[in-house]
Amino acid sequence: KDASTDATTAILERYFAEEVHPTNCQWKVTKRAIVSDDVEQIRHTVKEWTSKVELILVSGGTGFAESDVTPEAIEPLLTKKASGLTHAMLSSSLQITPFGMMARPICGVRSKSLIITLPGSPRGAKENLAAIVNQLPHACLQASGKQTSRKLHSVGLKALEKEAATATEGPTSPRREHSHSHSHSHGHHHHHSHDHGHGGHSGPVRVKRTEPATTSTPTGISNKLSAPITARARSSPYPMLPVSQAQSLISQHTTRGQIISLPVNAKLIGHILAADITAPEAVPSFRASIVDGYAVIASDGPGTYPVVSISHAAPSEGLRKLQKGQISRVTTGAPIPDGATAVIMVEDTELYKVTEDGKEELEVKILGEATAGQNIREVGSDVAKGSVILRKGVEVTASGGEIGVLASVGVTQVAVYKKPVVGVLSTGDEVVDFDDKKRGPGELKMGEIRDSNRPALLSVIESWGYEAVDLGVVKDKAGDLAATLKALLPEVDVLITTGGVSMGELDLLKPTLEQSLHGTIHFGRVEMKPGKPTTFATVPVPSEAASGGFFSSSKPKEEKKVLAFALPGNPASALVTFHLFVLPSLRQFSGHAQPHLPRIRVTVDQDFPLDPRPEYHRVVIGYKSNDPQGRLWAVSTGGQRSSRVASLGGANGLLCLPAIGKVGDKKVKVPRGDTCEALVIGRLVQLD
Ligand SMILES: Nc1nc2c(c(=O)[nH]1)N[C@H]1C(S)=C(S)[C@@H](COP(=O)(O)OP(=O)(O)OC[C@H]3O[C@@H](n4cnc5c(N)ncnc54)[C@H](O)[C@@H]3O)O[C@H]1N2
Ligand code: MOO
Ligand SMILES: [Mg+2]
Repeated sequence: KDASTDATTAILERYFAEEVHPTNCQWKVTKRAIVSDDVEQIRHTVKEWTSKVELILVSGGTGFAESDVTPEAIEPLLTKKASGLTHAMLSSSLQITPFGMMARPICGVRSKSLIITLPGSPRGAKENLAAIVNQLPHACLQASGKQTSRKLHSVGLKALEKEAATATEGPTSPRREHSHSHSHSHGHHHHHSHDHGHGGHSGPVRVKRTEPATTSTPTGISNKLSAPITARARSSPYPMLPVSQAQSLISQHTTRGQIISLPVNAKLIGHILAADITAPEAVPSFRASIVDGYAVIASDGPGTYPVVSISHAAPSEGLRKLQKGQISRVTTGAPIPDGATAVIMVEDTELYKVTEDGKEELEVKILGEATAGQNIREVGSDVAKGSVILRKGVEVTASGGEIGVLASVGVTQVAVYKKPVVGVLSTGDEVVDFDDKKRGPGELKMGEIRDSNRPALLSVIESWGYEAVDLGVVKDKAGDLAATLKALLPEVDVLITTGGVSMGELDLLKPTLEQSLHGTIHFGRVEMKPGKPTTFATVPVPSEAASGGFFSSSKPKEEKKVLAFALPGNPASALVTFHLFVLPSLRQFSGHAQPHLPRIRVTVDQDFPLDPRPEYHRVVIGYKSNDPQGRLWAVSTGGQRSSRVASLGGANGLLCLPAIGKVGDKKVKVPRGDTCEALVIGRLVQLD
């Protein structure tokens, strides 16, 4: 009816008048009008303004009601339709509310003006405008025909000209724009060029990012650490990647550790050999007996023979050569005299004659035939000298086999890939040490929780054979977090933090990694349950070799890239994402050719309902003695809520449940008896 009840115009005006506008443009509002829901009135006003202003915004009348006629009024006036702008507004609305479906915006060019219709509600109008505002300078330049002349006289477009001339993307452009490409890095100093690729103009506008990345949208939304809560994004700007894509990004950024030489001992277990290893000597290095018995000349055959020598498994000076018709008593592993061609087990002989004192054998009866070579380990028959005993890429396992073979040929030192050093940091004002002396059982203050993530992660990391460094707990305070990380990062190759990665105002990990540490976030959300906000970044850090040291200033500064995994704070989420993302990276770093955990097919022992997100359901996998088919079965560990760390108690597998069936495929559960894939995270068990 009149300006006093019109909230939308005021909001839009204020929006354009904001001091630091994301488009870096000074917009000037020169005309305002309120007209009724009347096709003719709307057309009349728009026609009158055409060519006099660069941009015409029409709010209201875009719904389904009988009186909603704005699109019908505008459409015939347009010489060019701008369906791209319409699309951007609709898709942005739909991310906020399904009511977005009920808007019918229309945009386009008439003469030299760009015309945009917006919803009538102040909030809807502002959100829709926010979705396209960054493109408006460029769009208006083209529509007004001023783009190629580069001579802009209109006061309102002065800044646009500047923008087009410097062709610099402001620090505040929305990250969402880039979300189609995950490999785009938004790190500090990263120059990012981006073709707008609009048809019909002389050359693509080059857009470069020269400022540290911040996530912001035209409504003043900002992820800047200094920004107030009112400026936070209300939906995550990070695209939700499928697990496989997240894993492959991690793999791309994980480099193998350097080659180091290590002594052969228990600490070698879990390392991957960086070179073939050849045997410097033969095993056995002498002809040795396999049994306790008598060395014979096989061709002598059964009969009674004098025992002319004795050979024990002990260092010896060398035995007299065995002559035809003689035998020698030998023990298992003892050297065999020259001339002997077989060993007969003591069980296949009889004592025939003894010495006078009755303490020694003189003659022994050989009962059976012997074949040449019987019960003799020839020189080098286990390991030939110079042969390859272990190949590059082989893991020194906890079975002991590799350590044994290395030791057997006297190898004392081997070349392996360095394993990563992994730091674990908990974040959160509410987090206290689980064994805090001041907080006995039942003595937690309201809001406090015991840190379960750190001890759990430190233990699982060590159990997989990696060096884990306890980095403690840090408060949800931007400065504290940044300072702590800066101080600790040089000590580690891989950083794991838990907490502070989702949408809360104290979820500081993402902005801290980017803005304070100049890291590059490769992904910030994954389509999975649990673990949705899992974040992976690489952070440049002066390497230990380069930092410190008296002469270091004269050397060129070396840099290493720390792999930073910011895992969700929820305990089950943290542990599941550790197994899915961190562990494969640690294994790849260590030189494993197959860094991922084994995937096997299991039969489910109960119905497993499906979730909208692909789910990693914690299960116990094992055999049942009464199953004639010998299948592997999966049994749930119970409640799967992300906060329930007990869901990992006893779990040796993660059942990989697909997302709930979409249209067409209405699958809502994996029924008992069906098979499903599972990741093996522990040892298989007997279920009954
Ligand atoms: N508005 C939204 N809220 C949340 C979303 C979302 O998408 N939109 N995602 C939810 C999901 S999914 C998860 S997972 C969590 C992730 O939370 P954060 O990583 O930000 O972690 P915090 O908020 O710091 O803590 C979450 C939870 O975990 C407890 N916690 C934290 N650290 C520890 C620790 N060391 N030991 C044990 N427990 C810990 C903490 O007290 C909280 O209860 O966000 C959802 N929210
Ligand atoms: O993804 Mo969150 O990890 O479900 O709880
Ligand atoms: Mg949070």
